[in-house]
Amino acid sequence: MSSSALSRLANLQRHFHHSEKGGSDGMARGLVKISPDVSDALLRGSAVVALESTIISHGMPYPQNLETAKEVEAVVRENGAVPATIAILDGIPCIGLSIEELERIAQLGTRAQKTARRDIAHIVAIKGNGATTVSATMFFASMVGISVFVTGGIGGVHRHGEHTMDISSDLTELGRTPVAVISAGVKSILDIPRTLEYLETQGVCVAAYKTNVFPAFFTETSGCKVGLTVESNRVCAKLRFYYATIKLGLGTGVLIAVPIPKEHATSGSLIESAIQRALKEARDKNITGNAETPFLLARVNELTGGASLASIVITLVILVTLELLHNDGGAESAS
Ligand SMILES: O=c1[nH]cc([C@@H]2O[C@H](COP(=O)(O)O)[C@@H](O)[C@H]2O)c(=O)[nH]1
Repeated sequence: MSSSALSRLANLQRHFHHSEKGGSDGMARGLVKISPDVSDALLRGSAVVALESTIISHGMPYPQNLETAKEVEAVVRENGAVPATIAILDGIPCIGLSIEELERIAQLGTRAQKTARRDIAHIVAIKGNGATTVSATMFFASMVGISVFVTGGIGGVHRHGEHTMDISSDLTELGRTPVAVISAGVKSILDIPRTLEYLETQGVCVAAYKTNVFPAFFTETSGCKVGLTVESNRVCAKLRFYYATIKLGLGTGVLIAVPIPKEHATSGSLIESAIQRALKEARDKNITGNAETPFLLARVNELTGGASLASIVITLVILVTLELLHNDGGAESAS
């Protein structure tokens, strides 16, 4: 990442921080531990990219999860930004983890509590260990002034959600927290058309990278259209819509989805069949609620070795994010 790109992101972060943070921010900040790296980068106003930890604890087995987490952080660093993996350890929300802390969350695996927004207070109160989902990670990123968050797949409306009301709090978080979430879309374990409808209801602008169709993580397309296409090298491409969201004080996040590259599409289709099988098993075993996503993801990984493809996809999403930031002039208008 060039120094001008870094300073653009820095401008954005400063703007974000000043315009969105109220007087209670200082107080809230005192309740979290920010790693020296992240703290230094935020003070200097340099680029910080938030990363979630549920993907480490519940997304893959140990030690593959640790290796992936380290690789993902390394990709962010190699591109000139500072990674801020977020987790709650012994009741303390940590923004940016040391190698030991990363190792700890990876070893805890599913013994760490999957922590969405509604679980944060409980985990803090019992001094527990929580792996943050997209909603909780967005909450903490926003609290300390980190504006960009990269992840694999976000949660959404579950299949049969029209009966169960099982809708991930990731979607309501996107409607209330002004962070740019960049992901490989939504896995087809979920009801993607309803997920996009629900994001519209929440007022969330959804964009896709170099395409007008929303990707489904393992496959390039979900068949659903999005209203906005971003590209790094076109004038309309840039992240301007996100900066406009911040400047106007809309208060919502934005979602940018990056499709899997063509060369991985075949293995993606194989994984799709495993997803169908895992969905049936979840129904047969009556696995619902917040246990459903981890069950489906673990089962798909077991059936296919999907975890290695997942880590390739996440790395790609990070590279695209940094490329978008690198080529983007829009942040200047946010400063
Ligand atoms: O493809 C994925 N979807 C979802 C998750 C995780 O699951 C959470 C959503 O869970 P739920 O559906 O219970 O809200 C996400 O925020 C994320 O942490 C994931 O790792 N990979």
